Amino acid sequence: MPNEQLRRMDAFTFPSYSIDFATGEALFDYALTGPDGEQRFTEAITLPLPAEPVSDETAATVNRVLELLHVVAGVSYYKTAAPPRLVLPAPLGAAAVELVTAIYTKGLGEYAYRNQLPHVLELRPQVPPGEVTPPPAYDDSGRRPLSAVGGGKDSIVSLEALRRAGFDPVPFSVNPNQVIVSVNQASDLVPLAARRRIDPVLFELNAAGARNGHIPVTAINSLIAVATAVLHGLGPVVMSNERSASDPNLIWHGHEINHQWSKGVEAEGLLRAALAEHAGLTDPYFSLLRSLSELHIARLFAEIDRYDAVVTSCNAAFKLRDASERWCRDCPKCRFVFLAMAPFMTRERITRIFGGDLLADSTQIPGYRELLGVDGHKPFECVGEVEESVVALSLLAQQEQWRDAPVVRALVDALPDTAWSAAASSDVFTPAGPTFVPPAYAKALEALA
Ligand SMILES: CC(=O)N[C@H]1[C@@H](OP(=O)(O)OP(=O)(O)OC[C@H]2O[C@@H](n3ccc(=O)[nH]c3=O)[C@H](O)[C@@H]2O)O[C@H](CO)[C@@H](O)[C@@H]1O[C@H](C)C(=O)N[C@@H](C)C(=O)N[C@@H](CCC(=O)O)C(=O)O
Ligand SMILES: Nc1ncnc2c1ncn2[C@@H]1O[C@H](COP(=O)(O)OP(=O)(O)OP(=O)(O)O)[C@@H](O)[C@H]1O
Repeated sequence: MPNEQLRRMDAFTFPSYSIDFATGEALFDYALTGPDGEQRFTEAITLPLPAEPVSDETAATVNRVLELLHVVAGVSYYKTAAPPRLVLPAPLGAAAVELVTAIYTKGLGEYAYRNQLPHVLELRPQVPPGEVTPPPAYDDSGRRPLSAVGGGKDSIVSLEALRRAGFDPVPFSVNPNQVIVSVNQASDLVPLAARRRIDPVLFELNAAGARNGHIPVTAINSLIAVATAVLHGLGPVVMSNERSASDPNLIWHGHEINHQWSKGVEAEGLLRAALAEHAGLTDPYFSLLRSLSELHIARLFAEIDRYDAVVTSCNAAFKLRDASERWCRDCPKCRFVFLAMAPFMTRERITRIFGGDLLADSTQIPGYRELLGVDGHKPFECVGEVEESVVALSLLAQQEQWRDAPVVRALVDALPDTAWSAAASSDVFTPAGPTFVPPAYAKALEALA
């Protein structure tokens, strides 16, 4: 469908959803409608099946989770056109509507900003009238947690914290690539995996110049994880979303724009409330690392060495097409993670992990100036706060192995005195902020520290 027609689309709808419990395949249908006709999409998500037949009670709860997923996963297709109307398929309770509204506004904040579409930030779904049948009760207390694995340092820290505290976690990933497969192998734990197939029509529309941009992918992965946990009779889904994920990149039209919005604590609370209301799940999902800074997590990661040959946090390794094998060594995330790990590792070890020494390479200086707040705003990437970068730099400047590295020297010279005094009084290693970690799990982090 040509772009001009896409841009005249008036509404985004959710025609149908189904799941086949014999195969685990769920099909989610979407439609853009407008004066020139309709553009349909179908996304397929295949959940791993348990060995035992699925009981009616379990099927009912999985269905409720997938009803939320159907609506949330529509963002990938909505964004090709950004029509003014979002028409939900069925009545939803207040918490679920609040989640959906936030997913399509705050979750698409970076997309709205980059495409200059302020109306997206004000979008309000049309909810069909009617009562929602109360969900079946579901008790998952005392069961093994499902630990989401993204292949990077954060989920490795959670996996090891859970394991060392005796929780016997089950690693879980959506579309595990070779990085995630290698991390799971290094863990020696038996993982579960779900498959997600985006409608190929989306890629055709992208290639033809349709609107595109970032989507709140963590919310989608989280709901797939919750559906998998219920299907397998497991306990809570444990995420590894850090404190700084809640920090916006910038303010636009009076709205916070946050690349990592669906990793933030607001999204976590909304998702939990919607799952409680719509699926009857009381403690389905939380982030174990919520109170920690990225720098703190990097310090914890440095204590674990069994994943050095496989850990990869660079997003370029997770592209659907033309993915890099491991770290690309030339993006904000590679720069930030190198800076965050360097103070806690030998230069030889971190160079081995990354396949190169970023702080020896002067071409990295402009990118590091952004991370340190000297130029521009915090990059639209999963990177820590400016303060964390400054604290990391101040630690490096005190270490013999790093202080003469060309990038460290240039950055030390570039930072104003005010930044150093802020770093000196920083509390980046003090856990802080709201979390949803249940009391029984709070001890897991202590086990690692
Ligand atoms: C790997 C990556 O960073 N991809 C982002 C990139 O996509 P790109 O076009 O370069 O390549 P692909 O990932 O292969 O995607 C091709 C197109 O497919 C569409 N798409 C993909 C996944 C999806 O769930 N929905 C989709 O619609 C999209 O049109 C792609 O162009 O740029 C895109 C546009 O800005 C981003 O949307 C891609 O981001 C992925 C959704 C992704 O998985 N990114 C994570 C690595 C990521 O950014 N994680 C965040 C968490 C933020 C959150 O709020 O959840 C983070 O690490 O900070
Ligand atoms: N493919 C995936 N399947 C399931 N969960 C995922 C997947 N990718 C990321 N996640 C989860 O989403 C959250 C955010 O991902 P993110 O990429 O920030 O984490 P990470 O890979 O563990 O660490 P890092 O920040 O070092 O990359 C984490 O809890 C991670 O486990």
